[in-house]
Parts: sequence; structure tokens; C-alpha cells
Amino acid sequence: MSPSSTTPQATVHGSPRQGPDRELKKAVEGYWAGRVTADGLHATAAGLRRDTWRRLADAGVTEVPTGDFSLYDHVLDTTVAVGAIPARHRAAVDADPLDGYFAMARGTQDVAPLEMTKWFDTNYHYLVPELGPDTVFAANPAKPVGELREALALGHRARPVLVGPLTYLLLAKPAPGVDPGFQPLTLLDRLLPVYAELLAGLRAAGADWVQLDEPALVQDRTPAELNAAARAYRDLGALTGRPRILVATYFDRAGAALPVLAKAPVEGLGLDFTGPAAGNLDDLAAVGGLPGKRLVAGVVDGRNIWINDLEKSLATLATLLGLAGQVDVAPSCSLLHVPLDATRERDLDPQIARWLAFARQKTAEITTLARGLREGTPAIGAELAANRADLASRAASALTHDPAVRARAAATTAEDARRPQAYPDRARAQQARLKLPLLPTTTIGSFPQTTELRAARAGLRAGRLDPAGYRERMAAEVREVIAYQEKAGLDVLVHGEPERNDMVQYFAEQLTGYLATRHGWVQSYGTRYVRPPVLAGDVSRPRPMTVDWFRYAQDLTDRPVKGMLTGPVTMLAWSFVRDDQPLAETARQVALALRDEVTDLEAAGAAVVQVDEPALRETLPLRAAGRPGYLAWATEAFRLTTSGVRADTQVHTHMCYAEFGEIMTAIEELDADVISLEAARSHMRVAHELAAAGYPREVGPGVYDIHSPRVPSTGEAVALLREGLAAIPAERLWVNPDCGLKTRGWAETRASLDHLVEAARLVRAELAG
Ligand SMILES: CN1c2c(nc(N)[nH]c2=O)NC[C@@H]1CNc1ccc(C(=O)N[C@@H](CCC(=O)N[C@@H](CCC(=O)N[C@@H](CCC(=O)O)C(=O)O)C(=O)O)C(=O)O)cc1
Ligand SMILES: N[C@@H](CCS)C(=O)O
Ligand SMILES: [Zn+2]
Repeated sequence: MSPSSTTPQATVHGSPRQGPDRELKKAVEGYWAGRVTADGLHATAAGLRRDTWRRLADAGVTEVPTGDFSLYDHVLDTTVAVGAIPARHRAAVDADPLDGYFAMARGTQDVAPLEMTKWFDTNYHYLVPELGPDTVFAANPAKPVGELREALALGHRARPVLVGPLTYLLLAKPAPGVDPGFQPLTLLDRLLPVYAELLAGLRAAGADWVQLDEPALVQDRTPAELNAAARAYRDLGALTGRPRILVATYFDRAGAALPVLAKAPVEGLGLDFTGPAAGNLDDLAAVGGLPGKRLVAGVVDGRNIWINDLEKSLATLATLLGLAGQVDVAPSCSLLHVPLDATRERDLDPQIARWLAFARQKTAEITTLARGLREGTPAIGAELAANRADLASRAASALTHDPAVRARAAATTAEDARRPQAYPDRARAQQARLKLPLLPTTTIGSFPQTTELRAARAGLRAGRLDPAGYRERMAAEVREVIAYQEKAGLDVLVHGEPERNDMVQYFAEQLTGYLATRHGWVQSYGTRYVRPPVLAGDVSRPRPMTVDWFRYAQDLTDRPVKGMLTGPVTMLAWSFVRDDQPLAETARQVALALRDEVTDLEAAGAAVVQVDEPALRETLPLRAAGRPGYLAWATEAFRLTTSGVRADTQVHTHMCYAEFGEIMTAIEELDADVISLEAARSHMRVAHELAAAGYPREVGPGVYDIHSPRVPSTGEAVALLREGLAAIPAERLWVNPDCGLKTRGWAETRASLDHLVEAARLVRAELAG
């Protein structure tokens, strides 16, 4: 029976795609390796979609999202749906849409992929649309319509989801060769007819509602951008024979976009009411609500894993009932950003596991809340009582309050977070100790995480390999990594991180206050997944975490080996964080634990310690008003981690995938001696940005794009280095890849690093001659 349109229902914006045991990863990687056919891949994908819809429907979700599934990335899917295929990929896409799709995502030896960057402030990466004045859009409804038909054929009510036109254009960049000042938003009038065609195709296929995701509207937008939003939804709203339109915003409050969307001739709005977006409640009241319209109310945090406070959500929903024609209950955003099922975490203390809600549990929460709204709170009395007990157990837990950790954090002073020596003095002391050549070469830390290394770890877990056997396997890898780097002629070496399952999880598993998951996979990009650990309590370091491996590697060589740590901001950004205290406080606890590790590495002989902060930029609040406060605690946490060392110990940091422009001042305030950054795909843009900002210290803009299996030629690396030298003086320029090599194979790694070292030699010779 179809539910009445005004009775509160539960719905979701999107679901995890990977399957319970990452079946999607295995199928896609199998296809790339030739082990799985295209039909086999499509069958696995269809099976995963079917299971997801079934699971949602069984839980009580009456309208399932479609089109949120993707073989690689939903923004790339939108690029395909609007026909914005970059010219260099056109022939491949025409020859074979599936192979062409993966070529856009990953590149080939001959053709570069699309640039990849973070999806708002999450750890998910999307492929950046490349547009220019000559872009011709053309509707390609095959995927959205196909997936809708699949869901309908399985008997579901379905709501196709597409990235909205504003967000699509605001996330796009000028295509290579196009004037960098080109503004993709100027293409709106050309894009809207394509969206109209997609909407018509979906309507014809049976869509009653279509959801257009517009998270870009929760960022500070100019009046011109807001006008564009008004125009877009006025035009789409004016179409005849279209489905009903739900415009979904999430990740923050809609702010100035709210009155625009509330006035637009669309039938529904999705708003986030969690965390910093809770202000949407007052804002919605201030615009007079959404009379006669559908509100999809995101009251369950879609990107963190704590159980919902059901009573609080019911109170919010009760207010919202008076503000819209229909109120449906939802997570704040797609559940893509959380793992699938907390009940699979059988290694966790069962009491603690009850505090956690992954996608399945969140789905149960929203269906419970919707039932409470429909039938009254007594109907969900048992769920409310259990929820109250679980919330109380978390609040009272000893895990969340370690007096020693709190006392140490409280006693920290501003001086603790400052290196006592000025940078020029440090630079002199470090050069005297390290004696590095001009344009020193290094890598970012990880070497290939081969199947054998992962199998060894799996073997250790399963008891097939004893701890000594495992250690010897890792030691053998460190020996090989060091020997290779010496032979290749790299100047500052790394141990290769073979023992690390992940750069955050590895530390989380050794720090008190963190919980690690066994099955809690979340898509990071394409077929790459992470298991974000849960920052559940006060953080401390019971014992050194990396010192033995550092010592082992340094004893194998006379060249400096970098101590290698993940910084405090990234330890928060790539974890599920506590929501019961300010992030700044958690960051300080993590920083103090890491500070001890830095000083232990120095005492063990490390002349260089690298503290990676790839997540510094992505964690930047989406709205400018929150940024100064964030950057103050984030940079302080980094300095607290790194400032306990001597002048002649060189502190490196590393960042990747970032739009660095907005955080130049913060990069400077980290006070790191050397920073390595991603730059290869963006043609050294960051080197110029740093130069323009007057950055005074050493910089390694990447000359090797490690996100693609492509081997850069020596000539390409030389060209990038020359570009780097146009911005940064040779005395302050390092030569390195964009990021770690863990996703690469050994053959590509060897060839690429050989070219990188050769390029450094050639450019040194040019400089000398
Ligand atoms: C630098 N990046 C990182 C981000 N976030 C992190 N948390 N970590 C990062 O490094 N965000 C931005 C980028 C994203 N980049 C990447 C790059 C590579 C990966 C990746 O390779 N992920 C792996 C999984 C890594 C891992 O956890 N490995 C473990 C477990 C291995 C495993 O799959 N085990 C199986 C059993 C295997 C067997 O043989 O039986 C299992 O447990 O089911 C390990 O090495 O021990 C991936 O496969 O996707 C991610 C983000
Ligand atoms: N040291 C890490 C940084 C990744 S961002 C690595 O090399 O993989
Ligand atoms: Zn990196």
C-alpha cells in the first residue's frame, strides 16, 4: 500500500555502495585485472543495489534512493550523464563507455585522468569536472534511468538522486588549456536544458520525485551564485511534465540559500539539522517554513557514528511538523560516509558497541523516529528507553574521562606549541647536520602495500603467522625499501610503512581512547576504502608506536631516514570524532600523545621527523565564519606535536589533494621546516601560490602523480621542476612525489622514482652549469 503523502516517512539520501565485504571493490579491481568480465561486474553491481534497496525497504524506508550507486564516483557519473566528457577521453568513451569511464577516473599511460579532490569536508574524493567555453553538454540518461527502472522492477518506490546543476558547476574547474579565470557557472544556461532532459527521462521512466543534491549551497555563496540558484530552480520548476523536485542541502546550514530555495517553485527541500547545521531550524522558521512543501529533515548525523539522541530528534521534528506541509525523517546526508553495520564489530566491548550507529543502525533510527511521529511516542517507547540507557552509559563511561590526560592538556601553554629557535637558525643547524645536496630527493613515506604484505597481516590476525614471523616479513620489506632507495640515489629515505594497515588506523590501534573497527569500511575514492577508527575517549600513548621500526631502518643506512607520523588534525579528520567535547580539546590530547612520539624518535637518532597533515585543508569549516577558530586550534595542535625538538632536527609535513590557496597562512603557521605537497596534476600551482604568499621555508611540490599507474617520464619531471624553480628558489626546493606510494606497484614505483632522481640530477646540473 502506498503511504499517504503527508504522513511522515523515513528516507535516506544515499547508501554505502561497497557491499558487506567490499564486493564492489573486488569486482571492479577484478575487471581492471581482466579476471571479471563487464557482464560480471554489472551483475555484481546490480546485486549490491538490489540488496541495498531490499535492506532499506525491510527496515521501513518507503522511498529508496536510486542513482546514488557508482562504480567509481557519483560526480564522474554526473559528468557522464550531462555529456561533459573531456576531449582527451572522448574516443575511449565512444569506443567502450565502461573502459572510457575508468580511463577518466584513473588515466591511462597516454591520457591523464580527471583531477581528484575532496568532497566538501569529508574524506571522500570526487573527480573534478573539466569545463570550458566550448563545452557542449548532452543528456545521457542511461545510468539514472537504468537504475530507476531496476528499483521499480523490484517493486520499490524510488527517488532518483543526481548532483544538482549548481553544485556540479561550482565543483567544476576550467579544463586544461582553458583560461584559468573561466567560471564554469557561466555554463548554467547551457546545462539546464540537459537537466530538463534528464528529469523528463526519469519522469517517463516512472519517477514521481527526483532529488537534486546541492551541498555547494551550504557554503558562502556570492549574490550572483544565489541568483543563479534562483534562476536554475525557477527554470527547472517551470518545466511541464517533470517529476516533483527535492533539492537537498547538507553538511552545514543553508544560510542565504534557504530563502532562495524556499521560494523556488520546487516541491521539496532537504535540510541538515545536525551539528553546525542545527541553525537551519531557526532559519527555516524565519523564512516562514515550507508551507505545502515536503521537508526531508536530516536529524540523524549521516557522517558520524554515534547513536542518535532520539528524544532530542523527536523534539526537533515536532517543531518541524509545524513548518512544512510534509516532514520526512532522514540522516543529514548520504550514508556513503559511514560503514554499513555496527553489529559486525564483534571485537568491541558489547556495551561500547551499543553507542555506535552505522548505516543499518541509522536506518533503524530514522524509521523509529518516523514511526514515533506517525503513531505517537508510546509506539516507540521501548526504543526510546533503550536509547536513553545507551546514551547514559556513554556519558558515564570511564573511557571518556582520564584525569591524567585532562590535567596534562589543561597545563599546556602557548610556549609548548612554539619551537624556541627562529627558522633561519634551525635551517643552518639542519643543513650542517644533514648536508643535503641542492634539490634533495625524498618520498612521502609509504612504498607499495603489496598483496603479500596485506596477506601477512591477515595471516597474523588469523593465527597463520606468528608475531615473530610477521615482524620478520615486515623487516624484510624495510630492508628492500632501504636498499632500493640507496641504489636509486634518493637523499632522505623512508622505511616504507609496510607495517601500517593505514596511516590513521595504525596509530589509533596503539592509542588509548580510540576504537578500531574490523569491518567498518568507508569509500575514500574509487576502489580504495578506509576503516576510520572511533575517537571515543581521552587519548594517551601507553608506549612508543614507531620507534622500533625507525631504529631498524636507520641502522640499515648512513643516509637520514625520516621518522614518520600522522598529525593530530588528520588523526581527527579521518576518524569518527567525539561529539561530547570540542574538537580542539580532542586535538590537543592527540597532539600531546604524538609529541612524546616525536621526541622519542629524536632521541632514537631521527634527524628528520615528518608529521603528515593531509587533512588540514579538508577539515576547514565550509563557511568562512568558522575558519579562524578552526585554523587556530589545528595549527596549534600541529606545533604542539612538533615543537619539542632541537634546532637541528628537521620537521617535515605533508599535504595532498588540497586546494591550498585558502590555507596559505595556516601552512606558514605550522612552522614546519619542510613541506611536501601535491602539485603534479595541477601543474605546480601550489608552488606559485606559496611564492605569492611569501612562504619562507622549504617546499617539495610533487612531481609525480601517484594517483595514477602512469609512469612520468624524466622529461615531465624536469618540466615540473623547472616550473617549481620559477616559483621557489633552488635552495628551498625539494624533489618528491605528490603523496605516498602505497597504492602503486613496485614496477611503476621503481621506474617513476628512477625518473624523479634523474630529473633532479639533470636540473642540478643545469643550475650548476
Ligand atoms: C592518504 N589517504 C588516506 C585517507 N584516509 C585514510 N584513513 N588513510 C589514508 O591513507 N584519505 C585520503 C587518502 C586516501 N587514500 C587512500 C589510499 C589507499 C587506500 C587503500 O589502499 N585502502 C585499502 C585498505 C587499506 C587497509 O586498511 N589495509 C589493511 C587491511 C587489508 C584488507 O583488505 N584486509 C582484508 C583481508 C585481506 C586478506 O588478504 O585476507 C580484510 O580485512 O577484509 C591492511 O593492510 O592490513 C583498500 O583495500 O581499499 C585508502 C585510501
Ligand atoms: N606518509 C603517508 C602520507 C600519505 S598522505 C604515505 O606516504 O602514505
Ligand atoms: Zn599524501
